[in-house]
Amino acid sequence: MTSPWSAPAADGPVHGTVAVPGSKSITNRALLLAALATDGVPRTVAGAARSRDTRLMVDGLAALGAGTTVRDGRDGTVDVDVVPAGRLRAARIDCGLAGTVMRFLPPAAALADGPVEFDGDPHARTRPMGGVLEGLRGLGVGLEPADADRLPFTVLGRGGVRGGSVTVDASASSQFVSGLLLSGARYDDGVAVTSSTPVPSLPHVDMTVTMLRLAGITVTSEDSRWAVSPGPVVPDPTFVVEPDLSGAAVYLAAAMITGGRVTVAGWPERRPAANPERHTQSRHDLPGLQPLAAVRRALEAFGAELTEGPDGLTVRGPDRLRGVDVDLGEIGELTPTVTALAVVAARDGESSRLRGVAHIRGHETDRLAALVAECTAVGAHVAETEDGLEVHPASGLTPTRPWGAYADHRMATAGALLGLVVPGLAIDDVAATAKTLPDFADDWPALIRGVGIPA
Ligand SMILES: O=C(O)C1=C[C@@H](OP(=O)(O)O)[C@@H](O)[C@H](O)C1
Ligand SMILES: C=C(OP(=O)(O)O)C(=O)O
Repeated sequence: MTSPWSAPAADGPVHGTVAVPGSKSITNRALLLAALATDGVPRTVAGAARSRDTRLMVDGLAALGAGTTVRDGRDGTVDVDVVPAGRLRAARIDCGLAGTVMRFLPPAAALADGPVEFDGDPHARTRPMGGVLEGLRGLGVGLEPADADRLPFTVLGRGGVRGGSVTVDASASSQFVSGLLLSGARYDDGVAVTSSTPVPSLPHVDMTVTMLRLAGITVTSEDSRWAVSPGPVVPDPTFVVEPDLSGAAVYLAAAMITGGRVTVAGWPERRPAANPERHTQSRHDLPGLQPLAAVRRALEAFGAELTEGPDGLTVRGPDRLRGVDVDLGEIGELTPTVTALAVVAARDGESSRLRGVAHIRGHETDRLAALVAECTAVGAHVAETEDGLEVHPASGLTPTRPWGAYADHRMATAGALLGLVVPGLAIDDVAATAKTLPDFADDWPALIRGVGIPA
């Protein structure tokens, strides 16, 4: 491991404009759908993050037989050309720590003409996989070991999947549902997935459904049941990825903590569909694929003011953050960022309660435990509840050791946020941000020191 990275402290309100890379969630869905296209025609996924999760998906799809070329795109992003795989082949796939790779590729691998071995980072081996594997077993797909519920495992591809209806427990991750749906149109009978328990992060399932429909696939959804009809997979020739809202939220939070003003350029990014004749609506008329309304509610609860305009998405921080009581169940991945905001509010005597995120114990690390440990180490009062965190008033924050990132990009960025008001805070592994924000270690100090990032 490299030496700890000194997080810059803010000596006044942070003002600036930032460009964030494309959403990894949209990127990895678009890449998979391009690789599964049934017409053999190459596609381009444009504006993708030049990040580890993108690279892992590209490499996984290449191993399964897709043609992939990664080219430099706009604003530090990459454009990926994908030649559909046609018949998928036996492969070994490194999932790294990417939930989208470990949950989205096994259902595709079931179509392969041979065994597909999956493994990942040491911590990936502890991430829940049960719902996807239970679903595949229910669809008649063989696994090794037969009762696998974690990485590593092998999907015994037999060149096709009959498909049908399955009921899974998706309480640990919405990605179980998304993963089964994304490849479902290539199964003989399609797939219908029912979750026996409430599904977290539902906007990500909505993102899956919308992107499947944009690829010409028929999907129905009702309560906790989603059904994908068998049929051609025909995504647009070029899919432009929206800027990553969860990454953007970190930069917006810098303005909130310091009473400044930050704009995320290029938001929202809506492009007309390249083949509008297939769509009843062009993408231009569609709302964004990411849950802006939920993110907005969470940030506004602290007293921030958000506006969308031609320049992008702008936040203006209040003079002083309010405490919040918020359900983050739809946007669990924002919990580290929201916790950092709550800890800053707590310096002014404000308490906060973050609810609905029991499932983030299965994210890149157990985020509830990690946030309690790291916030406590700087002198904050943060306690774990059954489904979230409570943050109680505490002032005089000071670092006692480097902030632990736990190989988790969002733990690293939460540490950087607290570093704005905790001088001397260092992060033990800022390189963890490469998962989604590869330029964070350069872009963050540039924003905080007022240099700004070219939009
Ligand atoms: O499908 C996706 O792209 C994601 C779904 C969510 O997962 P969970 O449902 O496991 O929270 C989210 O937190 C993750 O960052 C990305
Ligand atoms: C939970 C996250 O990622 P993953 O896609 O690996 O689940 C995240 O990015 O916060």
